[in-house]
Amino acid sequence: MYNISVIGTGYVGLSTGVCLSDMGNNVTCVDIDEEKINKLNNGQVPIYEPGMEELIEKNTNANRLSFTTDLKKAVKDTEIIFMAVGTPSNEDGSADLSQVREAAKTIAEVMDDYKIVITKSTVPVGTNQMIEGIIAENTDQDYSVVSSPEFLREGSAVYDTMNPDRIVIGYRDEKAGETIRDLYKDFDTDFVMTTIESAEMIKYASNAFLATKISFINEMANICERVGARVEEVAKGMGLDHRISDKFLNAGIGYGGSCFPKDTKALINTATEVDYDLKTVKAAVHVNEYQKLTVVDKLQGHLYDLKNKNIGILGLSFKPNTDDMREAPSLKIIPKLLEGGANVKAYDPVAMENAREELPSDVEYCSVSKEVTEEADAVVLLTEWDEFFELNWKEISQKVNNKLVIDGRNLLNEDHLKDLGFKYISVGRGS
Ligand SMILES: NC(=O)C1=CN([C@@H]2O[C@H](COP(=O)(O)OP(=O)(O)OC[C@H]3O[C@@H](n4cnc5c(N)ncnc54)[C@H](O)[C@@H]3O)[C@@H](O)[C@H]2O)C=CC1
Ligand SMILES: O=C(O)[C@H]1O[C@H](OP(=O)(O)OP(=O)(O)OC[C@H]2O[C@@H](n3ccc(=O)[nH]c3=O)[C@H](O)[C@@H]2O)[C@H](O)[C@@H](O)[C@@H]1O
Repeated sequence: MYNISVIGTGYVGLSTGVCLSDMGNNVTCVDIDEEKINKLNNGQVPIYEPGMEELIEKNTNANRLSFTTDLKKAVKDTEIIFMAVGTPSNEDGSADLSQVREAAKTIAEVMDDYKIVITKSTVPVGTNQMIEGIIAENTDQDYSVVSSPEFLREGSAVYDTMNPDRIVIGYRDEKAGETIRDLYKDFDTDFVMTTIESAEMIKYASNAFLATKISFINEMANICERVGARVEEVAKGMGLDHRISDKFLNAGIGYGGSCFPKDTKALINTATEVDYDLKTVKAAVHVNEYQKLTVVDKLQGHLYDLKNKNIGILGLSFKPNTDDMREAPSLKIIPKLLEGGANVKAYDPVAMENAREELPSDVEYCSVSKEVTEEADAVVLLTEWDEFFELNWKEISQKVNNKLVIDGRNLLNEDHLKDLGFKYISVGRGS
């Protein structure tokens, strides 16, 4: 059992803190955002993550988990300090490390003893060395810096934290590396004990590879549409080869979220800094931007003119089971529809509140999903929430103006919709 503090209570910090407390450690989670901490202290979870609320309740009741804005109090008496602050993109695509620098300085200023500072934030190679420097400048205490990047996915953050495919531990100080290895001793998974620089690089290489895999299958889908093949069958046939694997081969309208877009750009930036032209990842980013707008092209192809057309949008978040709108394809697609003169009605089970802050004010939000389909000239599915599969499409078919469905995620039952007389357009299914 360890005494731990976690700096930053976003998706990663909160999941890390909550899961480490559930493993029996004493954990204090810290954030500079008072509203977040107040919510957490009142048992509310500031993000939508299945299973999180129950674990917070269980572990706060067991007095193993607490939340505070007082970093000094949190760091005192803890031997391990996790850093899980944000690393968003700068204008030029490089990683904005201001939160990391600030957190490292504050940690150093309040250190009262030897500490292990472990970086969970996704940071470019060289950042942990920079953290070591910042801490050295601001304290006389001994410390070790460890890099342990995070691989959880939003929407399954608790499950992924508890069941990681691997735990990467980058260290210089052997004892600190072993302590973090011991912290995770109950995990039945592979451990990668490596250098700090390799650990930093593993995270970017993994995200860039996954993003490239998605862009690759999306391009195969675009070809399939033109040559009369079906992308899911192609993906299945490819995926049976263990070297390829069937994971992350779902064609659609491109990747979004807080990480693939920013981490691919940050890796391209790192490469540029060392005079290397990272062609594969650049191509993946380029294809992804194109892929989002294929929905608009398909709509225009079938409606000819978007002006005064009623478009019903199902799903706004960048993927299901999250309210996260960061880099969601809907943020690119909906403004294009509005620019074309369309009337847009939208529904998402959990992301509408966040969407309102990001989308133009002329989007009309509906309280139930079937409402977006009423008098629609086209229904467009952007996020594959289960509840859209379960919609009563027979009833919907009687209320739409025009039986056209564009399924950007290949979620719906093609045969059923076609039997009901819909023109059903999906991704990568040529005829
Ligand atoms: N969201 C995800 O699924 C994953 C994110 N990551 C990486 O983890 C890092 C964190 O990501 P998220 O949790 O999504 O970020 P987030 O933006 O949701 O949360 C970061 C939190 O840190 C807090 N913070 C900033 N400076 C602080 C300071 N000086 N002291 C205390 N709190 C401070 C902010 O108020 C915010 O609540 C990023 O580097 C990201 O790339 C890695 C794997 C998965
Ligand atoms: O660094 C991060 O933040 C995280 O980024 C992703 O996690 P996340 O962004 O939460 O979500 P994913 O499930 O990976 O989906 C990302 C995007 O790719 C899209 N996607 C995913 C898979 C697929 O086959 N096709 C596809 O279009 C999704 O719709 C979504 O927009 C990675 O999967 C995590 O391992 C990583 O820790």
